[in-house]
Amino acid sequence: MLASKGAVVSDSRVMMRTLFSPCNISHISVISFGRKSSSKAFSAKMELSITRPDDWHLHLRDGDVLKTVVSHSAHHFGRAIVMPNLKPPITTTAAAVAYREAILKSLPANSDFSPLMTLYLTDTTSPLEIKLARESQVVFGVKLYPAGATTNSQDGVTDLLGKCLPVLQEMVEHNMPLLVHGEVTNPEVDIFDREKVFIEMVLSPLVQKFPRLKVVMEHVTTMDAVKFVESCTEGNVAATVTPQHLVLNRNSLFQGGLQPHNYCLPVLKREIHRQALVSAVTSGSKRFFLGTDSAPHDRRKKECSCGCAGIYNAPVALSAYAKVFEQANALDKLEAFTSFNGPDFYGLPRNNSKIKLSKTPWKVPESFSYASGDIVPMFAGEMLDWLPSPL
Ligand SMILES: NC(=O)N[C@@H](CC(=O)O)C(=O)O
Ligand SMILES: [Zn+2]
Ligand SMILES: [Zn+2]
Repeated sequence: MLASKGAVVSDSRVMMRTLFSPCNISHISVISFGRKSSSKAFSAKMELSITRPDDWHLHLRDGDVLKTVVSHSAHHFGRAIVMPNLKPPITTTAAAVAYREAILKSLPANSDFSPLMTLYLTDTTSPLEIKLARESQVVFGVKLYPAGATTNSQDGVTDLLGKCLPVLQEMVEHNMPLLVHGEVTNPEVDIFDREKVFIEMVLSPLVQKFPRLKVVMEHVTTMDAVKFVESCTEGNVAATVTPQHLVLNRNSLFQGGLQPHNYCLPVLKREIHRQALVSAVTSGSKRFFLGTDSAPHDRRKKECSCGCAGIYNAPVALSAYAKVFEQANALDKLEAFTSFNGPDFYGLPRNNSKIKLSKTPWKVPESFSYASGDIVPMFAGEMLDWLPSPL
């Protein structure tokens, strides 16, 4: 199952308490509880019904791949915070409105998926743009990419605390969250330490200078980030956590040969960091919520001599999260992480509809084709055992 391509989470443990004590599941209703026998031991079949989740960090791209990737997200999620790192980046409200229209046009028929747009912060973003963004009612955050930190970040910020103070002040006034790719770009800093150093050099001073600014530290990967977020005021600073950083550690980049489809930024870390992330999300803390960072790149841009960073996980994300919570004996905390903490932080209503997660084995496709290429998803070709479907 999740273990076959370097996943640390193993499938071997059976969570008896969760499976046989449905009362432990507080906000998840167990809607069916069948049993099927196997040759060695019987296993229980379980179905959970949870409020439809949202994805608070998603790359949908544009062009001919958009239709394929948005359909996967729309199948599972009610809303998604859509990242602005296109070429050229979405730096204005007008561009965000146009991008939103393109996403809506690409949705499958009858989908009520709602894209929540973001602006790409640059050294020259004006405070007026923040006012326009807030008034538009389609922009829900402003994304900080330190220049050079990740995919399409070359137009990002070179000196946040030197160049962006007026814009940050305007964001405080409009209660506009700052969404952060939290890594320094100094080439002298070891790539595995870039998040930790970013917290010390940028995030900590930022939060001290703007205590009322809402900040989401995106895709946290270290115990240092967990500690930082937990030390800040609840409701002001929160973090998203990806499936890959909960399931994989840095060994999986090299297991049996170089594994380009496990390469993302911030890069996977040591096992102790993965464990800290699992503890954080399964603790029930409101400061952590679902953000897949699903980041599709064409296979040719992953399987080459200078491959792009990004893991395409939209089709498997909910299965992976469910597995992590199951193995931590914390399925009762899953729904808050997937469906409550995010909207509560953003001040948005929780979704009304529900989805079902059934413990049914399913095989992840080897790849997804679109008009001009194909994308290899996380866990390609592997069997997973939590299957999401609309209810
Ligand atoms: N996470 C990644 O490795 N890549 C993302 C950018 C990002 O979220 O940093 C992408 O857009 O491809
Ligand atoms: Zn990022
Ligand atoms: Zn991202």
